[in-house]
Formats: sequence, structure tokens, C-alpha cells
Amino acid sequence: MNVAGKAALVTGGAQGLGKAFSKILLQNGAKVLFTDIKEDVGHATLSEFQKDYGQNNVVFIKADVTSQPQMEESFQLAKSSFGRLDIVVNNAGVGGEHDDNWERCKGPIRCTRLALNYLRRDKGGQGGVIVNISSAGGLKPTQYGPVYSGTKAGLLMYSRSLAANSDLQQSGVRVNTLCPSFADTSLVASIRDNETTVLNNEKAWEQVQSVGIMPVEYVAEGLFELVTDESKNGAVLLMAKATGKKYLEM
Ligand SMILES: NC(=O)C1=CN([C@@H]2O[C@H](COP(=O)(O)OP(=O)(O)OC[C@H]3O[C@@H](n4cnc5c(N)ncnc54)[C@H](O)[C@@H]3O)[C@@H](O)[C@H]2O)C=CC1
Ligand SMILES: CCCCC/C=C\C=C\C(=O)C/C=C\C/C=C\CCCC(=O)O
Repeated sequence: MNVAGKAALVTGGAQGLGKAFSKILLQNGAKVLFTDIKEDVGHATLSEFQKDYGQNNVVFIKADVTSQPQMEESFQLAKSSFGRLDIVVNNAGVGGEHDDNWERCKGPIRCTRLALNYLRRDKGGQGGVIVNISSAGGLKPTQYGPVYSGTKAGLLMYSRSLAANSDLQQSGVRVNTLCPSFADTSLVASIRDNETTVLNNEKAWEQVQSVGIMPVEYVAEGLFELVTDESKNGAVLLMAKATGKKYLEM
């Protein structure tokens, strides 16, 4: 897929990986609507992007992926702003080991289901691609983040199962999963700063340092590949500092 002139919706795009994903799409000529719950950070990112990529090529809406009505509004706004929707990146997510963090899995599923109403050719769309942001922790156990790993594994298998659906394939929609190891964002910094509820912050931070931290721009290259390479459906791309990009045969 050539993303020039295409339209994307990215959740949690105000900062971190979501900002890097939005940026690489804009740099390559796509129009991007990004959502976030952080209104001030979202508006600052919006100004930066509008200056660099054009006033009409980027839109921000304060919207929470845990809210069905707010996400319905976000999808409608993307369609009315750009006249089309081709790419959806389910990125928004939080750390933390609370029981209710199953929303980390439910939020992207909610948004994937909404996305299908806009992308499917048999629903008036033009086909397209959904990329769900899981984690390396969705593929292998993270001893200090069992709820985190469990929710990310759930999202991974949801995405793979949907991608295997023949009706969806015929309707022109691809579904891929990106599984990064640690990247340089506030989510990872919150382990170091003791601001998240992993099971043991000190030991988890030691693990982060031994595994290594990737720049967000590098992870965005993986996202871009999953969006643009039309041979990829049901693909699972693991990215880690030590091993680079690796497609998994599962
Ligand atoms: N940073 C890392 O090492 C890795 C992160 N991930 C995943 O990447 C995604 C992005 O994480 P980071 O950029 O690291 O974190 P971050 O904390 O820097 O950025 C996440 C953004 O999502 C927003 N957000 C959180 N909950 C939201 C909600 N309910 N609705 C809308 N927006 C919401 C936040 O306000 C924030 O702007 C997450 O799904 C995370 O689990 C996956 C693998 C590695
Ligand atoms: C440790 C739980 C982290 C909770 C949330 C904060 C950051 C999230 C980062 C990621 O999603 C990356 C997660 C896991 C990295 C992959 C492997 C860790 C295990 C390493 C090993 O045992 O070899």
C-alpha cells in the first residue's frame, strides 16, 4: 500500500510510540487523525504536526479507547475530515498490574470492530489495514508484568484469528500485530521512576536495562512495513534491540 493520500486513525497518538507511528505516516503523505486522553499533550503534538505536515492533514480528538461513544465519534470524524479511512493503528495502552487492565485488550478489540465498519469493502469501505500494538510481552512471559503479558497475548491471538477469517480477507482488510520489546517512552520510564505497578520495579528496571531500549523511530519502521507490505496479513512482527525485526511463524 502506498500511504500517500490515504487516511489513518491512530489511538494514543499524543506521545511515545503512537506519536512516532503518526509521524511516519504523515512523513509519507498520509492524513492522520490521532486520539488521546491527554488533551494538552495532544494539542501540542497537533500544532507540531500541522506546522510540519499541513493544517488539513492532521486532526486530534480527545477520546478514550475504553468509551464506545467516544470512539464512534472519532471514527466518524476521521471519515468526515478526510473522506476515507484506510489505516487503523490500535496503539493506546497503559502499564500496571490492576485486574481491570483487561481494558488494554478490550480497547483495541472495541476499536478494531469499529474500524471494520469503515474499512470493509462489503460495508462501503475501500479495504485497508489494521495494526494492533501488542508487545514482546505478549509472546513471552514477563515475570514482573503478568497481567500486562496476559492482556497483550489476548490481543495478539484476537488479531491473528481475525486475520484468518476468510470473509474479512475477501472484504480487503488485513490485520497485523506489532510486538515491540522495550522502547524509549514514558511507559518504560515509569518502571525506573517507580510510577507503575509492575510486581517489582527495581528488578523490572534491571531487566529493561539488560534487554535494552529501542528508539521509537525504529519501532515506527516496523509499523510502516506492516502497513505498506500488502503480502502481510496475520503477520506478527517482533522487534527488539538485540535481534532487530523478526517475523514469527506461529
Ligand atoms: N514502550 C514500550 O516499551 C512498549 C510499548 N508497547 C505498547 O505500545 C503502546 C504505546 O505505549 P507507549 O508509547 O510506550 O506509552 P506512552 O504512555 O508513552 O503513550 C501511550 C499514550 O496512550 C494514551 N492512552 C492511554 N490510555 C488511553 C486510553 N484509554 N484512550 C486513549 N489514549 C490512551 C496515553 O495518554 C499516551 O499518550 C501501548 O499499547 C504499549 O502497551 C508495546 C511494547 C513495548
Ligand atoms: C515488565 C512489564 C512491563 C509493564 C509495562 C511497561 C512497559 C512495557 C514494555 C513492553 O511492552 C515490552 C514488554 C516486554 C519486553 C519483552 C521481554 C521481557 C522479558 C525478557 C526476558 O525474560 O528475556
